[in-house]
Order: sequence, then C-alpha cells, then structure tokens
Amino acid sequence: MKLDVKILDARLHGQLPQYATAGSAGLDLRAMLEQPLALEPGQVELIPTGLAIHLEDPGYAALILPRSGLGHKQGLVLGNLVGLIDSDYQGQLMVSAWNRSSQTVQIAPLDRIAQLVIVPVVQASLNIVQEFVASERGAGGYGSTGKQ
Ligand SMILES: O=c1ccn([C@H]2C[C@H](O)[C@@H](COP(=O)(O)OP(=O)(O)OP(=O)(O)O)O2)c(=O)[nH]1
Ligand SMILES: [Mg+2]
Repeated sequence: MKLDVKILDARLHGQLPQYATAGSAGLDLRAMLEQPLALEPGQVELIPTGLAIHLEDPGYAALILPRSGLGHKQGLVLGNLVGLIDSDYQGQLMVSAWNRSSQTVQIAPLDRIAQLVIVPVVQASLNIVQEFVASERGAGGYGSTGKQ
C-alpha cells in the first residue's frame, strides 16, 4: 500500500523509516531527541518520532510495538504496551518509552527505539441479541481446555 507520510524533523531526510529486509513487518521509528536521554529504571517518557502518517482508510490501523532486542535485552518497552494509531490520526507519531528494567537505558538522538506495523482492521456494527448461537466453547476460558 501507499502511505502518506509527513516528515516533521529535518534530521529524518535521508534517514526515512524503512523495512530492514524484504520480509520485515515493521518500519523502525527513531527517537528524535534534542539530546541523549538516560531513562532510569521505571521511568517513562513520550518521545517524538518526527513523523506523521495518515492511513485514511478505516480498514487499516498502525501499531507501535517494541523492538525485540531492546525490549528483551535492555527492558526498553512501551508505557502503553502497544500504541494504536487510528486511521484518521494526523499528528506526530509518539513513542511512550518505558524502561521496565532495573538498569538505566541510554537513548541517543535518532536511535531506532520502536517499530510501526500496519494492520487491517474490521469495524463492527453491533447487533444486540439476547442469546448467542451455541458454540463448542460457550463461556469456557482461562485454561478451560487444559494444558495438554
Ligand atoms: O503510542 C501511541 C499511541 C497513540 N498515539 C496517537 C495516535 C492515536 O490515533 C492517538 C490516540 O490514541 P488512543 O486512541 O490509543 O488514545 P486515547 O487515550 O483513546 O486518546 P483519544 O481520546 O484521542 O482517542 O494518539 C501515538 O502517537 N502513539
Ligand atoms: Mg482513543
């Protein structure tokens, strides 16, 4: 698909987000900081990405997700766990960077700190009923099918 993108920070010219490999699902997002940031254990900061997107089609959304290496090894994840970008949002993409570890995480300007994945979305129209058509599972959940 073609995606309308605004570059809000001139440092991104020549450093546009890209899919790292032909099969990559995510576009890496950079921390457009003015100076290095030492994120202390437990600290959360909203970091600008210098980018705005307009998906336009309500059949799409974008998700901001952690990068696995940073999230698993350094504990740099997202304060909102997952960022959901609506198809009609036109503001700057922001990353809620949360250091869930017990060590300080250093973030330098332009570091790739998260990734953006575009996903299809279905908007439901709600059909109010008194009873559901019976299913095999019914209301069973929370491990009701066992471990093996
Ligand atoms: O990590 C994020 C999450 C959201 N957003 C932007 C895009 C999204 O479309 C908008 C609103 O997000 P959301 O609907 O999740 O937040 P809300 O608290 O429900 O705010 P609103 O009342 O504006 O919908 O904020 C980001 O830039 N980064
Ligand atoms: Mg909302």
